[in-house]
Amino acid sequence: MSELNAWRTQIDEIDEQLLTLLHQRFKIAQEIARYKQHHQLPILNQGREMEVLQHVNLATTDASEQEHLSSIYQKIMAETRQSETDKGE
Ligand SMILES: C=C(O[C@@H]1C=C(C(=O)O)C=C[C@H]1O)C(=O)O
Repeated sequence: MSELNAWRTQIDEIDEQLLTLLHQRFKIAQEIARYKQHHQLPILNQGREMEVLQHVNLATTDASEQEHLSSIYQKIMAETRQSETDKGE
């Protein structure tokens, strides 16, 4: 049980870092949203999203992990786009 608690403590610490980084990511996306609005550019940039996903794939050679990470990133980017739309309204 103490082993389990130790792993969960590690996960909590990692989540703390992930949340800080995701918060920063959203903040930067808001800057990008303002830029796009000013320059009348669309929120969605499929080419850029492909680039991000290709980079994500380089994080591991494990195919199943690549699939999970890719799903997570697709969701992050969908939420980022939504937040860009919300801020522009
Ligand atoms: C943040 C941007 O806006 C959208 C969101 C992206 C992301 O979350 O990485 C990437 C491309 C765009 O579809 C961007 O254009 O860079």
